[in-house]
Amino acid sequence: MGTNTSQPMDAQGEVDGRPVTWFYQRAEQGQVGRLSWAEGRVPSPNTEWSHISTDHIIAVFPARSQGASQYQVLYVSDSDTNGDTKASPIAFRTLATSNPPQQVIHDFQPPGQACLYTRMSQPGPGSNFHVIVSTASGTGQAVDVWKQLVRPFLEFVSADNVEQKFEMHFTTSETTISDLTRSVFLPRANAGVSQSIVLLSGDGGLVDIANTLLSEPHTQTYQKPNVAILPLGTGNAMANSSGVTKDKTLGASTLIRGSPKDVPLFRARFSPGARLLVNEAREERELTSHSNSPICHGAVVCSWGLHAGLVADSDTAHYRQFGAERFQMAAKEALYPSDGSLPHPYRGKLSVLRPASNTWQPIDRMEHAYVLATLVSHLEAGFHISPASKPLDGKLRLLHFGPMSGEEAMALMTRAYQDGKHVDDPRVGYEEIAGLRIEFDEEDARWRRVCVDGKIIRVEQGGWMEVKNGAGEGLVDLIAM
Ligand SMILES: Nc1ncnc2c1ncn2[C@@H]1O[C@H](COP(=O)(O)OP(=O)(O)OP(=O)(O)O)[C@@H](O)[C@H]1O
Repeated sequence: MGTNTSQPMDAQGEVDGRPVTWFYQRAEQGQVGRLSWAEGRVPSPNTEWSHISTDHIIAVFPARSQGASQYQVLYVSDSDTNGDTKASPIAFRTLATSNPPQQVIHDFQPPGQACLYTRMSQPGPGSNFHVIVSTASGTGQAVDVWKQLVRPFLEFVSADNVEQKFEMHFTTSETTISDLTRSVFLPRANAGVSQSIVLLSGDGGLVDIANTLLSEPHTQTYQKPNVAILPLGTGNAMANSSGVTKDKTLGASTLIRGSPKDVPLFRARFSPGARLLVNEAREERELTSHSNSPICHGAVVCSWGLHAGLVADSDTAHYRQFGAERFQMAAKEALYPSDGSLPHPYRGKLSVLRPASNTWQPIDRMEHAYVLATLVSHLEAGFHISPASKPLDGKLRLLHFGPMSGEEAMALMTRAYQDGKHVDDPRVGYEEIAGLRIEFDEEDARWRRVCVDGKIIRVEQGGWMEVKNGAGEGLVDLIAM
């Protein structure tokens, strides 16, 4: 316990019925705090203290049907994965306490109206509570995280058998989440049923739900579902940008203590020949069509150039096993082509629609290296792509720069890991926009691939793409703190 033992003790209480002395150090100014306890009432300098770091605490709950001073501390412990990339890095734990420090209760007790507990007990026809385990997201940890963390946690909170309380869904293909949304979530939302979805996946799961909810008209009774995301993908941009990954509980603390917030979306519209690439780009699929244009919606990012290229090239089973490192591996290949040439200059006309303007204004450059519009601040942990973006602020921001050498581009984008310093570089354009239009001028199909939230869409020769912000209002909520 070090110097802390000399500070005043916070309280005396019990752990598992044994008398203990508590000490609570709050998290402050980016420093992790600790809940500590020592056996007995009178700790000495030699007393051994046990600790739970505040970033491992999910919540502090009044114990059911026991005295007013009884609380359960729900927390996670780190697991030894032995290098198994599919193993959960944490496991669910509880600590039965009596009279814990008031400040811990204040900091970690779920708020009355907004918490998971209230959402679970909402009345309504049929089951309205779903858990989706996306088995192929990220490095494939979702199944074990379900077993080690989410299942015991939900069992504890609901005091019920999970299968009876929740509708469980394990993905078996890349269309499982869209199919489920079409057959279950959308009809129920249209029938006015409020639905809570716990999603163990990357950004893709949320985007599949949002796009499918938008694929058919809504009734007047439409009730927007809410989604709590447990970040088990590769980039987890949505979770990293909305505060879900601030602690080490893999989204469990947000699930129980967060409240619903509208997910902002943009809409991308394409020239008629645009197709979605699937199955490691071996197959093409039609996108949803609206007024004869293929469209899709995104909550995270729409890009062309280096970013889209590296997402596309690294979306293979081989690369996926490397987790987020796959982006950097593919980036190296794009920036330093094996034939020794410079990175590809992407040819096309860019125009932007600025907020409160009705006129598209061209960007004065026909060749580009990086063109990226985003609604979020982080594309992956530490990669601070848009430092001006605030959680779920609904502002679309454009970042772009022209061709440069591999070394220069690498040095520039590495500064995104230094708290977003890349945007201070005079070669980088960075501004809030209402829309972005690209008219592609590339012969080779490889350079006409764009990325919308991790999905890759290839536009036909001479084709175009137009992105407009502000498509998500009233559609779906994300649980955030
Ligand atoms: N059992 C499965 N078989 C095939 N595809 C699957 C299966 N389960 C999920 N998928 C697909 O795998 C992809 C996973 O995307 P998701 O965004 O969740 O993770 P990610 O791409 O690793 O992370 P991120 O988008 O955060 O970088 C989705 O396209 C999803 O539809």
